[in-house]
Amino acid sequence: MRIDVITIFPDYLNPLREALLGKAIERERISVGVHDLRDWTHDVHRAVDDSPYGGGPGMVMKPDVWGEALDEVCAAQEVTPRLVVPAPAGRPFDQKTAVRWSQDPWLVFACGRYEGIDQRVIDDAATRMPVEEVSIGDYVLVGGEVAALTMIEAVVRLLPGVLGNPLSAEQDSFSDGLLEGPCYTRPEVWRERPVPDVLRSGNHAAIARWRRDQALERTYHRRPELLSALSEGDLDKADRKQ
Ligand SMILES: COC(=O)c1ccnc(N)c1
Repeated sequence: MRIDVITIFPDYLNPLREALLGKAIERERISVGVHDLRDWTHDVHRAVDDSPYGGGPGMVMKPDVWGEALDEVCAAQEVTPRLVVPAPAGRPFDQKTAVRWSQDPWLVFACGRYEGIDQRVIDDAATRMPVEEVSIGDYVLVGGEVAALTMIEAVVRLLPGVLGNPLSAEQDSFSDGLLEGPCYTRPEVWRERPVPDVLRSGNHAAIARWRRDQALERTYHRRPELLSALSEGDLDKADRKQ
């Protein structure tokens, strides 16, 4: 997978070079390009924003600068990129989106700041490639870079050979529509709190049932709406997976 990020703060994307993601780059599971939007400015001030038409607070990112940047970064290759625009007004990003995008050969993230990017940039790009405006939650950030990092990590961890144990991705929260239950490791008793007996019983069927029940209970208390979204068939699938 090829990933490109366009931003006015390239250093914000340095975490991509660390740990799991850094290893994915070293192992050539992904190639990452980070591009400074100001490279496509032509004025002495390297301006990337301007006042909003219609008035209102803040500034809007300029279409001409973004247009040139996307033309160059997304220049036609044998494959077409998916353009992702992190935005508070975007569709919610979730595990299903991460799984879907993990099948893509090329993702380009356009990180906006200020009040956002001139809408015509998105409308123009959509004539040449799939474009998705996506939110990582119901809150506003200063820029799209942190959201891009979040989404890139959620996607890249699903790629073959990135996680040490591929089962991790299959069994983590949301993979079967439920939240993951509690986990434990040594010591057996810590500050007078023992590990649940069932986990030390060696009875794999009982352990699987206990884990599923814990996942159902946690989902019921913390995210009941996820349960109502699950069909009977999904719940049976969750049952079989445990
Ligand atoms: C500037 O971008 C944001 O504020 C943003 C992006 C993605 N998700 C959000 N919840 C906010």
